[in-house]
Amino acid sequence: MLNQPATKYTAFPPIALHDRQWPSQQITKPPVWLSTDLRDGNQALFEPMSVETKIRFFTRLVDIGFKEVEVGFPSASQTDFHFVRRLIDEKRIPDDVTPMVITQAREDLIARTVESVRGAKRAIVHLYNATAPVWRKVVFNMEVPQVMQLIQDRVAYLKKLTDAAPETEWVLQYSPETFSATELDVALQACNTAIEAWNARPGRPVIINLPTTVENATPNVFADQIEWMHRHLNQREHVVLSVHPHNDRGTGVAAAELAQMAGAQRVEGCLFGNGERCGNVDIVTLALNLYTQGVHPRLDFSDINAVAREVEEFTQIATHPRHPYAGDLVFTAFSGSHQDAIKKGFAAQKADAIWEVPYLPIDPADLGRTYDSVIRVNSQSGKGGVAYLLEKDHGVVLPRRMQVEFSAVVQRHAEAADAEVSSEEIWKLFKNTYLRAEHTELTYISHHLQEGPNDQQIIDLSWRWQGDAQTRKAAGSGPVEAACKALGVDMQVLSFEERSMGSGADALAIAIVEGSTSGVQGSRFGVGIHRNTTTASVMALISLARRLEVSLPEPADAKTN
Ligand SMILES: CC(=O)SCCNC(=O)CCNC(=O)[C@H](O)C(C)(C)COP(=O)(O)OP(=O)(O)OC[C@H]1O[C@@H](n2cnc3c(N)ncnc32)[C@H](O)[C@@H]1OP(=O)(O)O
Ligand SMILES: CC(C)C(=O)C(=O)O
Repeated sequence: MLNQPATKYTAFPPIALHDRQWPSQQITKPPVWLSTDLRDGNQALFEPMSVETKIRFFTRLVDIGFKEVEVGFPSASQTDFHFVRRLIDEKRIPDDVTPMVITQAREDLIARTVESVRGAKRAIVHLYNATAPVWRKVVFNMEVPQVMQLIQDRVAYLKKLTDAAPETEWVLQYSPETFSATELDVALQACNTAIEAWNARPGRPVIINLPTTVENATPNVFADQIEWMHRHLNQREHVVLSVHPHNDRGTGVAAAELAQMAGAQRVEGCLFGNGERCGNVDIVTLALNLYTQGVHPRLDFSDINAVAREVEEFTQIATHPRHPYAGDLVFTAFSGSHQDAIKKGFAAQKADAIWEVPYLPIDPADLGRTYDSVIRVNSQSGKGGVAYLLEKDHGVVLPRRMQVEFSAVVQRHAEAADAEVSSEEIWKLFKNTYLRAEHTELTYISHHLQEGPNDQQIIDLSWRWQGDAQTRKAAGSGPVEAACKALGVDMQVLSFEERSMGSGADALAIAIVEGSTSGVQGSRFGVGIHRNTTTASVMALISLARRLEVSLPEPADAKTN
């Protein structure tokens, strides 16, 4: 890195638009979307797409809802020419979808481009030339008047060719390539030259497409440039004002959004931000940003995973796991406080109310994603995530203090494993902690319960401890108290709850009992799961005694089997 970048780089100057209106505008409707996945996206791939792949991609774009698709650069490659012809000859373009073909402003290339879409119901021909000072000087060796002459001549040539083929409804798209780096008066002159040469008028609209070919300033500068053009363009009512942002500074989405606030009616981009260098603007993100503001984008991403997998197959480029809306990890929360808030948010969210689940800007279900992936557990996670997974996957609702106790078990495991803990592993840990015992430990064998005098319950309880089976009889006001007395341990039951796990004939009961004993700080929990509710509660008591590591009295006065 240079210590003095100012000796090598210079800031793009601000635009003198002091009465700018865009900062207080809101986007209230979707723009016209144009997908350039098959052109700008395709030209940025290691391996350009085959005709068959392009056909599949085109079909997917139409299914998503694009009404305008840039299908290629037919004068540049036989593959593109052949693909465009197949779309038309095989009648693969629905009536409400318009193909667009791009060409440099050169006569031979324009003629070939028009040829490629001959016979289409409607077609946009996209003509471009770079207008920024460096390109004028270094690439074209042209002064401004010569650049204007080039536009005038080539648009007129295109008009002549298309006028001769009236069976197609022709639309001109003119792009001053490198617009964002071009002096505004030069860019305006270029666009107005194209508008006049095309003879834009009612029924003969023109698309003026303003790119950040290379992003060169903060997005507010681009918004100023767009608002200035929006105010100054000739025949504005017959012009569809379009933008084509790239993402060199990582602000392509912001540039496209601010540009719409500044007057842009149409946006060109690629799915998941594919495209030259750092990509074209990401249309998925733009569309779903709109959706989360309550504006339907008129693009269907209700199965975002399917779209992502297919685009990965077409482009051979993986979607980043943190990609907005589509990344594998964007609906996961590892950190405890986030999990806690999400869990509470899901519980509080009413089906027909405005979405307000903390940390989740969109309902994953709206993208065809399930809640399964929302919460994942690692050593940064707290009780909320563990409790959520146990409840969702196993129907086990932990009392709050038990969430704290059990999440410490999971955290120890996560730290030791130095990895994420799956829901399956959490369940295994739960069973190991509360339900399973080593053969030397205290385990439940059976019980028999009968009514005693004064509403008492008399239990005959059998257990195994240190390998020996024992049975003892005792009475209590309920099975839990009777079982506690039968065990003859120093243990106080502090709370008890029982619920069903699942429903129908196969439903199990889960009993959770909290208790304490002298010498052990605080309380611990025991769990019993059984088809019979009383058996579950007695098993929970034995689980608690095991967890408290209470000493059982010598088997002297127990009936030993
Ligand atoms: C910003 C963008 O992404 S725009 C799209 C960019 N995509 C591509 O360029 C890929 C497709 N292009 C190609 O494959 C080739 O450029 C072709 C087939 C179209 C043309 O190839 P060639 O005839 O060999 O020309 P080449 O690519 O070298 O173009 C350079 C010439 O075109 C001129 N030129 C470049 N762009 C334009 C333009 N938009 N309008 C007019 N002339 C142009 C240059 O000044 C140069 O002229 P010169 O040879 O007199 O100096
Ligand atoms: C031709 C134009 C619109 C382009 O692709 C760009 O500037 O990135």
